Amino acid sequence: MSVRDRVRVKEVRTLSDDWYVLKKTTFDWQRADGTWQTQNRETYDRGNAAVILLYDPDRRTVILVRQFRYPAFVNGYDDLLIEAPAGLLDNAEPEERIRKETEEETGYRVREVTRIFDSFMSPGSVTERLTFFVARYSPDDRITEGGGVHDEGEDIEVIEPTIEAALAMIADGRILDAKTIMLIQYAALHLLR
Ligand SMILES: Nc1nc2c(ncn2[C@@H]2O[C@H](COP(=O)(O)OP(=O)(O)O[C@H]3O[C@H](CO)[C@@H](O)[C@H](O)[C@@H]3O)[C@@H](O)[C@H]2O)c(=O)[nH]1
Ligand SMILES: [Mg+2]
Repeated sequence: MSVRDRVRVKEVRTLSDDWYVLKKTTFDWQRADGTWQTQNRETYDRGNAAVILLYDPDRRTVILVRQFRYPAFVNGYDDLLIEAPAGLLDNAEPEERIRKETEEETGYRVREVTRIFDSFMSPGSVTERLTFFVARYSPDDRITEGGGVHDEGEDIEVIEPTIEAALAMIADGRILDAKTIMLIQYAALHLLR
């Protein structure tokens, strides 16, 4: 049986439709014991996204970005957030988007990429499905300074820690973005052992 047979959507209300879309949905869910139960759930839809870890096997380094994230700040985080370069798909294909986004944010031209997995990052309320990539890079691949798109408010700094330094930054709390932690751990397990 597909899950579709256990959900009956009764009402969808748009609560906010400004930059992204927040909806409130009332549906009936058929529980494991066969009974139906009415539930309400809010969903925040900002589309899907892609993220990448560039790694240099010769120097054992990775490329990360630092930027101001208001949602983290308003939740008490008083520093720039360290992340792997990422961007929303805007209905494009994940590989096409991550190439463009990485060049914009970091200045590195992306070579051949490997898609490693997808993940829902906050499935209780956010619809976003994130596609993860890794790719090798070398210092010669840097073609601009990067920094993001000024007119969109992006003000992005590029850092290049070794894998050991990046793992230490997770351990001591300097890196606390989920997608970034997943990618650094993947690199430590599979790419830069
Ligand atoms: N005006 C305005 N601009 C916004 C708003 N929200 C986001 N933006 C702008 O929209 C752009 C989105 O940038 P992307 O690089 O495409 O996306 P991202 O925010 O980096 O997304 C990545 O990080 C998120 C947070 O970790 C992830 O959720 C997402 O999956 C992805 O990895 C940025 O220029 C950002 O400033 C808003 O409410 N108003
Ligand atoms: Mg981004």
